[in-house]
Amino acid sequence: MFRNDDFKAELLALIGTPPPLTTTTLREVGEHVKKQARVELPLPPLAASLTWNDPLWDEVAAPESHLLEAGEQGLQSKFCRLLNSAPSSMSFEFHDVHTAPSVCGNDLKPDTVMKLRGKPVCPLTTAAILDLKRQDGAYDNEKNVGQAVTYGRTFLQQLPSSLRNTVYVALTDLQRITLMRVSLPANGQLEVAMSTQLADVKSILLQLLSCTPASLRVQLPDLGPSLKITGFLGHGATSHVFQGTTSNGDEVAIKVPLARTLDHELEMLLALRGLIGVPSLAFDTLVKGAIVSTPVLQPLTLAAIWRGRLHLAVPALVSTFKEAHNLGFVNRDVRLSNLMTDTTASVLWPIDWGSATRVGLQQAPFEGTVHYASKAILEQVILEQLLQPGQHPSVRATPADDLESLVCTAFCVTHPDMQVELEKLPKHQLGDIVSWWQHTAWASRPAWTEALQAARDLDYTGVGVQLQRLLE
Ligand SMILES: Nc1ncnc2c1ncn2[C@@H]1O[C@H](COP(=O)(O)OP(=O)(O)OP(=O)(O)O)[C@@H](O)[C@H]1O
Repeated sequence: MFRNDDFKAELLALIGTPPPLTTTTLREVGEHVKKQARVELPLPPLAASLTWNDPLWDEVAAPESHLLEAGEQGLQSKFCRLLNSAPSSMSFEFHDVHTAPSVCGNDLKPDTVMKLRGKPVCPLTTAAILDLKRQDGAYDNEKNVGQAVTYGRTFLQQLPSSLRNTVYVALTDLQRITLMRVSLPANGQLEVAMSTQLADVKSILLQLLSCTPASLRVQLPDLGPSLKITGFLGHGATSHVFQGTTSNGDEVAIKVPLARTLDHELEMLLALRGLIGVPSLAFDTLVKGAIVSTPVLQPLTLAAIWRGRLHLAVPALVSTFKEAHNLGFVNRDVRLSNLMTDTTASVLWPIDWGSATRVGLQQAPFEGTVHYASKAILEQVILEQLLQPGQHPSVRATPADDLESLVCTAFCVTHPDMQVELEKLPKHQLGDIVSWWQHTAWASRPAWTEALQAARDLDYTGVGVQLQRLLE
């Protein structure tokens, strides 16, 4: 339990502060990238019919021009004017983002993006990032290259690599342009391919505009006319979750499946409809295969718990599980990434009911995440694997297993370093996971073992009271 308020304030400040990006860091990144050989980046050939006739191009691209970046006579405002005469027949358009939310997180703000025509500016609709630099001959120096690569990396970190792992970033003073293809594959190893300085900026921009959304993997799922996607919320093993609006203007979360249908999860949400903390369906059917629900939620972090005094919401959360159990369902996948909070931060929401099953079902295939599974479930899986090697293990899940996973989840949210340690344990080493909980997490923590025991005894009130105190 954290009693010292100064300590808490200090930690909150730390949690909220990202590591500073300095000019030195950017220069180092740029130096590293500029040491690599320059490459030719494939762009579609320039169609003769595609034109961007504007006398302003001759003015800004003239070798004798020495424009600064900002100001009324600067590059940025001239480029904004040029965008008015850009071709409008392509799938993409350039968009000045000085007044739009950034596509590179909260701290970085590039000048211009190339995004899907007519769609809102967000990472999902963005195919390329363009930064304009003053005409002093150094537009692609080490610092500027480092900055551009950092834009690309921060941009990609917001999207799962299954959705997008590449973005074009360009630096230009409108006399020359340097293109970079920044990739962040699933292994997390950043790759940057950089072109030489290319003359004829207008043609290169037209070539970029001629790319197809499919070739740049900028595609939003087709959800029909009743839904508009406005952002990306997160992803699980089997879905991408988008933020969107309905035709009534309601903000919704849209869960689009990747490899399985969401019929079962929809059925569960219909069965649990009306329980506090269970997402409400905006439509009672799947919309082009997707579940559309409200509200749009926030990740559950220690900072969110402390700021929102969310320990007070724990008894209601335990009641949500109790009522679901009384209706005959066990969740089977209680873990940190499946618990969220709302913007008013007064309710805790178990979001994912896709693994839920009927209480008392004798044997059901094991679902959920081994790291947060109860000891009883893990022991059943270990035994099944011994008896029937190579088969998908079947287990009998009970309401007490949900409560134990909830205690494990609460432990991890209050001990982020230990959560990292736990999730590093290989998924197939079930014995190691059982032993980690027993010897590392629960040992010498009597208040936590009390909560654990209450969970195993299916003592809902005891779990609620104990976890409320432990999260305070
Ligand atoms: N209502 C919501 N509001 C905001 N973000 C959400 C919402 N629902 C889901 N998310 C985000 O999407 C992520 C994946 O959601 P969810 O757990 O439902 O997907 P999943 O594919 O079933 O996951 P897994 O199969 O790995 O259990 C969540 O961790 C969260 O970041």
